[in-house]
Amino acid sequence: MNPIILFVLCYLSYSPLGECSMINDNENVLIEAFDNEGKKFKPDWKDLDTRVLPEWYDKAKIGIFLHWGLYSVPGFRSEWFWNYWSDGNEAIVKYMNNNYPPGFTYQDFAPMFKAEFFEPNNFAELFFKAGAKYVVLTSKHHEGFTLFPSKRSFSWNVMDTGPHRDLVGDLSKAVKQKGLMFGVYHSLYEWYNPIYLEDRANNFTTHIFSENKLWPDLKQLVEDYEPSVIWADGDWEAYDTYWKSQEFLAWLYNDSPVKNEVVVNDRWGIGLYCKHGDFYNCYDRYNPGQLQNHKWENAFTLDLKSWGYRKNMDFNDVMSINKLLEEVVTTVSCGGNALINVGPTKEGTIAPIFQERLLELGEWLSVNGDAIYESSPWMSQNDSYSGTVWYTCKKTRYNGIQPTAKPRNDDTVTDIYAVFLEWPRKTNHAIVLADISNTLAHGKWTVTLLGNEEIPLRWETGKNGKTVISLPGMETVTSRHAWTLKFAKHRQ
Ligand SMILES: C[C@@H]1O[C@@H](Oc2ccc([N+](=O)[O-])cc2)[C@@H](O)[C@H](O)[C@@H]1O
Repeated sequence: MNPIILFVLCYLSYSPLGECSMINDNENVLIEAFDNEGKKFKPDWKDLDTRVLPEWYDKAKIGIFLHWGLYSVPGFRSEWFWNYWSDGNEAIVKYMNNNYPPGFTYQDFAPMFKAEFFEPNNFAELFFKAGAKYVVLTSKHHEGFTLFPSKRSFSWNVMDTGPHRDLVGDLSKAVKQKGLMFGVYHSLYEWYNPIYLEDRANNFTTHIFSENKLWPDLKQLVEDYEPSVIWADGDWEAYDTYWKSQEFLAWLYNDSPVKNEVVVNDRWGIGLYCKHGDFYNCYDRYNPGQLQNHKWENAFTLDLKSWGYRKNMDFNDVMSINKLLEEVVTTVSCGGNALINVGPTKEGTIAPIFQERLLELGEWLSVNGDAIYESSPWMSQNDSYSGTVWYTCKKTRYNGIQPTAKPRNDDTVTDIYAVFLEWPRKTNHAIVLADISNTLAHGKWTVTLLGNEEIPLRWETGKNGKTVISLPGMETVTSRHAWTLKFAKHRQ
């Protein structure tokens, strides 16, 4: 298209439609809308899907997920405790018989959930030090107990019983004060809510629960705490038409106080996973290992066996720092965010082993963060020669429309990062890469290790098309796990 016509279009569309710009990129003039200002979304997926992803979310890359609720009191098996118990799960029945008085019900756990040591500022400080940019707390899990004073969850919320304290409110304040974004997980269904069960018995032809409980609760959450993430779950028994998901999202995107920055996942009814939503979770612990064409998030938990706190968690059940870094690096290379879960205790503390993992991650990010935050996927995601080397890059212009897209060509890339998860001991302090060779052949490049940028590394591309980069001694480098090569292009 003629650049002059494009310029006029761009100029005309400037104000109400948000930022608009032209970039000249190898003769291709491009117009990009960077926000949703002035847009009104209809309550149907086709229109909702046109929403531009708020940039903060793609840039953030690292979030913390918290599963906290009454299941933290028995701290056994998982956050599905009540459901498994109701189904007669042997281990749980035995645990209850051995440790609680006869006739004890799940409801009796509520007053035991005291959160007496909960210091929201300490939580926020820990997550900040871990290098997280957002925090997602369970405002309500499938048990229905709310961590905020829901006006429709009489005596089944943190204000009326247990801690007698608004946990969502207190944590959201602390997290925001630390400069992190705050989000809420919310289970659409409640296992044993009688009005939900009534709708279900009516084959979801009635909407008593979704209209009188779910919707008003979600609105209360949005209005009172202004969350930047709504992480829906527990949607799988009914279609979006029952939950009124499209109506809710249209309200959220058009009229709510968080319409500009809020992002939601893809769990809004049967059959929608990986199809609709600002970002996709697909299934739990989703990590496809290849580039995706839509923003996505890898939600996983440091306790490999449960999202909620478990008193009998074993050392071997905890994800190692190397595995954690592998999850983070592989996810970000493929355009995803990592949402790392821990389950706080009923006392309101986080197990020291989780704290240690998170702090180790933070330490790693303080050295290697340039390869992660605000990065984009590069041409290759992992090197075709060294499979455990994962790439990211920084682009000249941050692409707000399709953040998971590859750069159009190498000219739009400033820095390339190659994170290697294993130190190449065998090759005597040299790492061999294939996919970077072509790029290095054009222009001038400096290669360094993040954390040791004062030492430019020698590199050479052989006739076989492989680039060999000489590394300093492993003992002399700053990073202790997973090392990042930075390829910086010299500006002309
Ligand atoms: C984050 C987790 O989300 C759900 O579990 C799921 C939901 C969806 C899938 N899935 O689509 O594969 C798997 C587990 C919850 O049931 C679970 O307790 C936890 O909160």
